[in-house]
Amino acid sequence: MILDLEKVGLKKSGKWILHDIDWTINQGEHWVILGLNGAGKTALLHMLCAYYFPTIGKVQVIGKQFGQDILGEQLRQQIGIVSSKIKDRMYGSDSAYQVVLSGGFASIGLYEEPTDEMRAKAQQLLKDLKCFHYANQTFQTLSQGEQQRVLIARALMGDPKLLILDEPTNGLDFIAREALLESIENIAAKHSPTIIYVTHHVEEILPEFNKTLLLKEGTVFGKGDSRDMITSTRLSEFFGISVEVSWNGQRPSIQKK
Ligand SMILES: Nc1ncnc2c1ncn2[C@@H]1O[C@H](COP(=O)(O)OP(=O)(O)OP(=O)(O)O)[C@@H](O)[C@H]1O
Repeated sequence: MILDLEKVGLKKSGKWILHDIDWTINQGEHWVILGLNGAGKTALLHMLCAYYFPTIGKVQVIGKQFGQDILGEQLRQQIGIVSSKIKDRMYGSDSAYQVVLSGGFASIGLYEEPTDEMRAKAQQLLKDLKCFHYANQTFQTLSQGEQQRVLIARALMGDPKLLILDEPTNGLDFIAREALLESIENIAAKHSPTIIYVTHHVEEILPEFNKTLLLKEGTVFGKGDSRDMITSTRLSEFFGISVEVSWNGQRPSIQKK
């Protein structure tokens, strides 16, 4: 089991921002978390990475139970995360290659001498993510789409058991978004971490994301097979407006009725 949350609640500043969350992720599943602004997605991710502790309930991530086993840094080394916060923490003057290598040490910046094996791995990941041709360019000069690719390669350097992609297509144009989604599909096929993909956009649910968690107002509105979650009836109720969902081919699309 990769993740197990039992009756989890989180209170901040006197307010319950997550409540009554039951959620299990098994090996081999890839999940989407779908939720509107303020649904609690970021709070939930912070909890999975042990930045927040649950106020009530039990959280188990990659075999570690919060409060019992060793936590924090050790857990985070097994989780690859790509988010806007991580992006902002990178050193802009580091090259794409250095940024990827730093993932091997789970550090921001490169302070140790990488081994030959790490260099070979970083180069392969740069190729897998189609960023090899700008490997020597500084991070700050890369486009948003290029930066996201580099950050995904960085996250994979530590062979994470869990890869969290928090709204990775934010700020990307349609072409860059589709290209990035194609790379994410390849990761799901070639590398083997469990992926949690957080988004506001139904259209980004790739066929590999076979499971969906619908998060609303800090609690689970629905969870299960994506095909069962992403339907006109369920999402109309979820969003509180009438919507029409169609599954053309392998991916859904949505429009207001
Ligand atoms: N430390 C905190 N103290 C008080 N309230 C908080 C704290 N962190 C988050 N919240 C509140 O909890 C709710 C959920 O916030 P969160 O950032 O998790 O939402 P989100 O689903 O990630 O939204 P978005 O899609 O806009 O990023 C919001 O109403 C937010 O104001």
